[in-house]
Amino acid sequence: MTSTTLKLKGMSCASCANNIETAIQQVPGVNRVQVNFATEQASVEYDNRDTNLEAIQQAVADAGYEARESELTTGEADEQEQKERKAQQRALLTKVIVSSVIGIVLILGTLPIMLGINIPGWPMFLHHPWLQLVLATPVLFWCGQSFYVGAWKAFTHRSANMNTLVALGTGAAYLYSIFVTLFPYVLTAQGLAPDVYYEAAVVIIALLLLGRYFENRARGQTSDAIRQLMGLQANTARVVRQGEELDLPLQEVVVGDIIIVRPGEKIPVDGEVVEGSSTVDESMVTGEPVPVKKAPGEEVIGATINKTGSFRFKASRIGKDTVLAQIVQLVKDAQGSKAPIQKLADQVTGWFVPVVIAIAILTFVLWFIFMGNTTLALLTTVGVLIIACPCALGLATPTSIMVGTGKGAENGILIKDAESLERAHRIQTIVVDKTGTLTQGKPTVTDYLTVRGTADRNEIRLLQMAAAVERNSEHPLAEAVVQYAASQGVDKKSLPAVQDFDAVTGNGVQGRVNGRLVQIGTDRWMQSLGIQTESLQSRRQAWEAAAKTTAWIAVDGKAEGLIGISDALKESSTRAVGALQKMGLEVVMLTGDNQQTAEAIAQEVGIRRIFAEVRPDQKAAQIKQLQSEGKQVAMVGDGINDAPALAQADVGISIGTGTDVAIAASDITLISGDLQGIVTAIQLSKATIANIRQNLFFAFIYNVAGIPIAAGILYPFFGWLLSPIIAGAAMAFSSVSVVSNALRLRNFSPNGVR
Ligand SMILES: Nc1ncnc2c1ncn2[C@@H]1O[C@H](COP(=O)(O)OP(=O)(O)OP(=O)(O)O)[C@@H](O)[C@H]1O
Ligand SMILES: [Cu+]
Ligand SMILES: [Mg+2]
Repeated sequence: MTSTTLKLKGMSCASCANNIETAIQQVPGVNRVQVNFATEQASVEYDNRDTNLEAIQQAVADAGYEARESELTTGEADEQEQKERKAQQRALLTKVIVSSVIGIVLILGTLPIMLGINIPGWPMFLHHPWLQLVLATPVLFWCGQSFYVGAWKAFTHRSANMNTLVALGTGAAYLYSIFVTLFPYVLTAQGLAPDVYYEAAVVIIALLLLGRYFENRARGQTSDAIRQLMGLQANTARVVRQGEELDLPLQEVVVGDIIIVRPGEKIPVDGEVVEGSSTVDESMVTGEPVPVKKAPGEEVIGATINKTGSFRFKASRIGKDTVLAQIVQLVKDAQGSKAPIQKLADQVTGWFVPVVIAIAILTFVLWFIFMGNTTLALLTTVGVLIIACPCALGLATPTSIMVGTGKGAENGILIKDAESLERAHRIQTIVVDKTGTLTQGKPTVTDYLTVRGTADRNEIRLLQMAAAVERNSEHPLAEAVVQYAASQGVDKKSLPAVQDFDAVTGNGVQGRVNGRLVQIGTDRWMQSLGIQTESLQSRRQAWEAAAKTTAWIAVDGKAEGLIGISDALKESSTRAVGALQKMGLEVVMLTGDNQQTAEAIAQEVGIRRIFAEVRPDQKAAQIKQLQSEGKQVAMVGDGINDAPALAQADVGISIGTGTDVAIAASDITLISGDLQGIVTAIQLSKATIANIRQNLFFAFIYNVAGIPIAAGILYPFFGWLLSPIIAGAAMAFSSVSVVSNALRLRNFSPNGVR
């Protein structure tokens, strides 16, 4: 299975997106396709044994559009897009001006007649039908060219889109007017006024172009977040090569380069500090406002800003591997994805154009047959065709998603796709992992006792054996034990060899040291092994009540020592848990640690429901259990051993450790470890969904209320008729209003439920 993203060209509205989607879907071997009208992208998943890219591109071409594969880097593609957009906008603006000027002239010509008064000295020659014809023609065929070309293309591919509606609407007004201009007596013979409607056609085109101009401009801003992120990149790096300091452009930096960073400078790429120390402002990438201390051995992220110190670091990731580049890619992918809420709108747009054409024909027939009024029949028909375009509907969801995901990135929240963003607003229960999520995940041994008491000569020997075994374990607790042993004088370099090492999931570790079986782990495990642990039970309980994790050290089936390990809470935990609860969410703690320790921690942060002593492989089952209570469950974890649980949850939220943004397995990634990010993510989801609902409402209202009014439903009662010009204005600004409303989301800020 191959998946790829194609850049699309030639779409004019959401029904075009629909047409392309159908066209690609019909290529045998295509598994899944999503066309996004707002980003003008198609993401396609296909089996490369059955089809290839050319076949897919051909299918798009056959449907009357163009699909290109982008080989450019994000930065280059964006630059090119910007350039193209600018050129397009300039061309559009010229057409807007020409059509508007002619439109105004034509309106001036008909004004006295429209108002039914005689204005002395008014340039009445402007009303001459032949002059109007001469003025209107270039507007239709030059300014409005794209509508007619698009409509024709769609027609030859036996489909229809927004262009079809506009071309039919303005074309009908224009052709009718030409007929009247050539044969006015046909109408006068029937006692009808030989009125022409050139100005309607011209003004509609002018308005639609103006609307498109504003829409494009606003749409350019929906991807601001990406541009801002890329703008964070430094341009040069001061690299040490062969003892010389060189200022190199970023592209020339290679992995392994030693780079010098001075106070106030931007860190050019990702790497590890090798010399010197400083504090670094990482807020632009992690959203974490407090500067972070950096010392040798610690990782720095490209695009973050060095504060006071100066240091050297070794480049470890460059180009598209850097954290920043990955963030940009993630946000781009998310912006191009489709939210489930859009499905309805998509279905509607699929049917829209043919239905509207049918309504338009019906309108004409009814007015003509029952009222015998060609003029009214024409005006209403044109009105229906013009007002009914579904383009606002196609923009309603994707524009909000673009702004929403971009806003997330700005706050250090990476959202995988539109669906995740949508689902987050429905969360009712949040399950948080204890270690590394609520706590800092940097456990340290605080207590150590042997069963024989403090006078034990074996104290250090026992610790040495424990460290020897733990050195083989990847568990954070193991690391703590090894560190502690070293601090007590155990030489890390000359630890005895270990045979038969085994990690017993959820319980501990074991191995043979000098022929003796060493087992380190939970009280529960010792019980199940039949190992007596009476002697230090009261200490164990006391430590656990103080929120410490405990582990026994047993040698050859006899408990010899007890370790107390503490892992401090993150500063943000208590506040974030409180904020989540205030939002009406239930917060549940999930941990493999023992009940007492879990309870003590829960108490501290204010969590009331806990699941303790849960083995890693049972965590997903616990989530399922909660889901079977009918809850929408989010799971927050560090994303490493919690992966199955994160996947099981309705929304999996992983806590990044600053540099590990590649945690694409989860739906949402909080780049900084701050739990407050969960609160922000949910608020953002709610704000985005509310915004989408407003947009859908706007878009539907224009069409649903507009069509009957344009068809003249109010005429029999109030004598109200929607002039085609008003219909054009409404239609043009429906898109603009939707995009502008989406842009309001840019004002989102994580508000203080603190
Ligand atoms: N390498 C180890 N050394 C000592 N004890 C261990 C080790 N591995 C596991 N344990 C014991 O087993 C318990 C459960 O471990 P597990 O990995 O399931 O959960 P955890 O990492 O402590 O907590 P959480 O589920 O919140 O991440 C630990 O609390 C600890 O007491
Ligand atoms: Cu449209
Ligand atoms: Mg764990």
